[in-house]
Order: sequence, then C-alpha cells, then structure tokens
Amino acid sequence: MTRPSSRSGHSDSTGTAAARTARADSAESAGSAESADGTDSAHGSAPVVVGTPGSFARSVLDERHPALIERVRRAVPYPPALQRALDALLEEITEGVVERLADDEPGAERWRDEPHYGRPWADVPFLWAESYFYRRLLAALGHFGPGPWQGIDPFAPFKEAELTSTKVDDELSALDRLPGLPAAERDRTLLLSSLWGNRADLGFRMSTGSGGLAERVPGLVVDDSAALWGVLDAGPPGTVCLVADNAGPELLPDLVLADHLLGSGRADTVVLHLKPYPYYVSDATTADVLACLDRLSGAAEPAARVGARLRQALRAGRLVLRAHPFSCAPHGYGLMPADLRDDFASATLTIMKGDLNYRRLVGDRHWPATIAFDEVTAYFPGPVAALRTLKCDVVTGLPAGTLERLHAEAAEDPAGSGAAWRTSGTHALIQVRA
Ligand SMILES: O=P(O)(O)OC[C@H]1O[C@](O)(CO)[C@@H](O)[C@@H]1O
Repeated sequence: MTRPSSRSGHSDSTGTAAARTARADSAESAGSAESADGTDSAHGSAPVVVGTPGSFARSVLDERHPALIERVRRAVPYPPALQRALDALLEEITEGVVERLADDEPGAERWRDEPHYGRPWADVPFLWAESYFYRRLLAALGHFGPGPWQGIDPFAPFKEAELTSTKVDDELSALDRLPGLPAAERDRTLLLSSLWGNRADLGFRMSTGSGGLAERVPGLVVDDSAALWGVLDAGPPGTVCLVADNAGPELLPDLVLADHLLGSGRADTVVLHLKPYPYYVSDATTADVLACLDRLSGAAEPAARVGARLRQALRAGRLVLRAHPFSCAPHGYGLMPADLRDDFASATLTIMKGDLNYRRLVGDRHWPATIAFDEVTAYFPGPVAALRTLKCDVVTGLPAGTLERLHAEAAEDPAGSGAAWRTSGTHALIQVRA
C-alpha cells in the first residue's frame, strides 16, 4: 500500500463553496452521479430531508432541538440579551424559515453560499439542518465572540456531569482485567468498548465474564472486526486516524483504544480528529480530550498509567490532535477538502466513530440497507472502518438475512417498535473497507 506523507496545514474551508465544485468530482469518483433533485441516479436513494411530521429527522428538529435550547438555558445563567437570542432561534426553528448568520458573525462567510436560506426548516436536508442549528446556537450564545462568552461551551455542564459520574469510575476500574486476557480478547474488548461507548452506557464492563464478547452483543448487526485487525497487522505500524465522536464516556474508551494501538505496535502515530467547536451537544473538542486525560490521571491504576502514557504520546507527537473546520461542516466526507483527504489517504486505517460520522461517510441518504459498504465508501481515499451504534435511519451493508431478521423481530415486538432498531442505539456495527 502506498502511504503518501501526511500534511499538517489545514485550509479554513468547511468545504462549502469549494465543496460544490468538488461535489461532481467526488460523486463521480464514488460512481454515484447526483441528479438535479439530489437523487442518486444509480440507486434512487434520495438525501434524507427533515420532512414530514412522524419522520425521525423531523422529530429531531421538532422535539430535540427545542428541548436542547431549554436545557442549555437552564444549565447556564445567560444574560438577557443571550436569552432573547435563544428565544429568537427557538421561534425561527419552530415557526420560521432558515435565516442567514449575521454578516458580522465570525466565520459567516463559510456559510454564505449555502442554498437553503429562506426555506422552511422542514424542507432542507437533515444533515445540513442539524449542523446549521448548532452553528446558530453558538452564534446566539456569543461563542465566537468577541465578548465575555467567547469560547464558552454551552454543553460543558452536561459533559462534565457525564465525565464525573461514578459509572465512569466503575468502567475505568474494569481496565485492570485487561492484562489477564489473551491478546485477541484484549483487542476485541477494547474495540467493542470503543464501539459501545458510542451508546455511552456499556463500555469497559463488557470485558467481564468468560464467554466470547460477540455472543454477548446480540445487537451487533455487522462485525468486520477481523478485517480491521487485518488491515492494521498487514504491514509495519503507520498512522491511524481516529475520527472521534462524543466526549466523556465515549472518548475515554477511544483514548484507551488509541493507547492500545500505540502500545501493541498497530500504530506508530494516532491522529485524533476532534471538533473545532462545540457541536451535536457532546461531540469531543480539544478541551474534552484534556478533561479525559485528567480523569484518567486522577483514577486508580491502571487507568492512571494509561493517562500518563497518553500524555507522553501527545508530547512525543505520537498522539496528534486535529480540529479541522470540515469536521463541523454540514456535508458528507465526499466533499472533504484536499488537506483532509491527504490526512486520510496517508493513514493505514481511518476509524470513523459514531452515528453522525457514519452519515457523513456513507452519505445521509435513504440507501437500500443492503447496498455494499464498499460501494458507498469507494470514494474514500484509504482503508476506512465505521464503529457506530445505530441512531438514525441511514444504514448500509446489511446482509439480506440480517435485514430480514430485524424486520421479523420488529414485527413480533408487542411494543410495535417498527424500525426502532435503526434509531434507538440498541444495535451497532463494525464495517470495514480495506
Ligand atoms: O453521537 P452520534 O453517535 O454521532 O449521534 C448523533 C446522532 O444524533 C442525532 O443528532 C439525533 O439522534 C442524529 O441525527 C445523529 O446522527
């Protein structure tokens, strides 16, 4: 495998203007030409739009976003002007049309060319609507300043509550079982901890017991983990890109996995991709990494040792943090700018964590669930793995038999849960394109 050297310089583009030029290229290289209505001509798979009441996407816009505004308002004592800005945003998303960022808002130029302004929020693509909502929330709260609220993370109180919970102590103390496990089971435990950390309620406790972990994870609908280790073991240790998702209970097992990749010789360097600003409530930023390192260092052994090794890896440049602007862009990775593409191209493997990264990786579309993962990620510049619990309608790469089983289970469920397996986080997948 040719691995061009990675570049560290980053453009300031979220991929908006340049992205549209790149769209044709990336669609072409993915073998999926888009028609004027946004439908993928090869498969008839339309982009997910916020859409009609009753859809999952609409419930996020109608219920979760207003609830989040109220949660943020209760958690932080914002002054009257910022409260009024929150009121205005709430009114806009529930009754109005999509408004532009104010011209004097820092970074407004990155959003200027988007085509969705003046339309009802329900009419725009789901991925775009969610991403723009978070940007507008931060604008309302003065996050980008200048001013006294500049840089304040409105989600910090929630993140801190999760990170300081005693549940995390239990999970960290379970780390002491790892050295006693055979190497293959240690690999698997750490991989599954990182995977289920995306649901943020299992984590390291999965390492207990004597049975194989896979048997105790009935919700794992695709398990390409052998291919994942195969990619990493195929050559000398190189760079692994780990594209993080949530802070706290998800980021901790991600960091422990990064330590394991470095310590087991699977990676020479781990590049951890973070969000440059608070996003999707709990997405990890640099501050969240530092908080996790403090949490590890303040815990009992062996967690404290993991924390010390990670600090040393940061100092030595073996654990590298990136916060590329495109990480908060409202687009799929098919539109990533060249410098980010170079980063991923130079990696032995890129591991995409979580549901949002999955949507951005495969494209936020109503794909047939059985369409090959290899096909929808063909554009990606290097080997890529997705570790994700299912929290939205988008899924690809399911074996036909698995899909049938999921439908049959849903049909038999007395609660009539329908397609809840797609959205409730009870199911998960490990998919790899080597
Ligand atoms: O933290 P994760 O796994 O990326 O999940 C975020 C998911 O939450 C939602 O915002 C709402 O459920 C999804 O649209 C999104 O994909």
